[in-house]
Amino acid sequence: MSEIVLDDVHVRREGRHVLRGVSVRLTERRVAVIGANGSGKSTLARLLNGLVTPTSGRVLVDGLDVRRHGRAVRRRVGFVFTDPDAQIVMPTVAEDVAFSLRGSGLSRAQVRDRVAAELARHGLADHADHPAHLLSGGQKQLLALSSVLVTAPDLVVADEPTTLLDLRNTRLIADRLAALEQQVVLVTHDLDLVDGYDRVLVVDEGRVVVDDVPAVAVPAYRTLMAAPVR
Ligand SMILES: Nc1ncnc2c1ncn2[C@@H]1O[C@H](COP(=O)(O)OP(=O)(O)OP(=O)(O)O)[C@@H](O)[C@H]1O
Repeated sequence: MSEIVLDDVHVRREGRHVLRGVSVRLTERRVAVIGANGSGKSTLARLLNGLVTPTSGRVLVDGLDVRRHGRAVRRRVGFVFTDPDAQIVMPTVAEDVAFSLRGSGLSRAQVRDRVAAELARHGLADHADHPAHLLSGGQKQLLALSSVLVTAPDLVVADEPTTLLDLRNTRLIADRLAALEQQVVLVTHDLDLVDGYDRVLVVDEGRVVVDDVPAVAVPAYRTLMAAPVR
């Protein structure tokens, strides 16, 4: 597993304090991040591969400072977005997965084999030459996941990857994430998804206010959400 360290991380965006002194060390295989809309979850997730840089404090992945070693960190950290359309860049399914391997130094044949294996793993082999935009929402998210996994990252960060999906596809993506060998950091509003996770961070107003196993963190989050809005 990777070691992810956030050391007194503050993020300000346009004068707003989005994260306010987050310090955590994450080494568990399955980590979930839950919390209200606008609490700072996506910002926290995006710090892990340098999509967002801290205003102050440090983010380290396996000892590498994300600010200084962005490229090396991005090779280790795959990121799955909420909307797969934002992530799918090439016309066909196979081309999209192959695009992730550009600059990898692999031969054409090696790329073809890796892409085929990845698509087969996710039940997309029959769609290899289909236009990516014709896939269903669930298939698109599987494609986005394939394009991330083909690079063999050590860590997969997924920011609400099921929000746009129906119940069946939500289950499908949740099961795929659960089955990954890799370490996963999952941001979600779907509390069913965090069952079986090793650790759940509850983010509220830019701070980690609960950090515990699901059986403790999820009820604490429900209680927090039931409290009157300040
Ligand atoms: N680039 C930005 N510029 C200005 N404000 C931003 C920016 N990015 C995020 N914010 C603000 O920071 C706060 C936290 O945003 P973030 O997307 O991290 O929340 P979230 O917990 O993921 O929310 P949601 O559950 O709605 O996706 C929000 O109030 C948001 O408006």
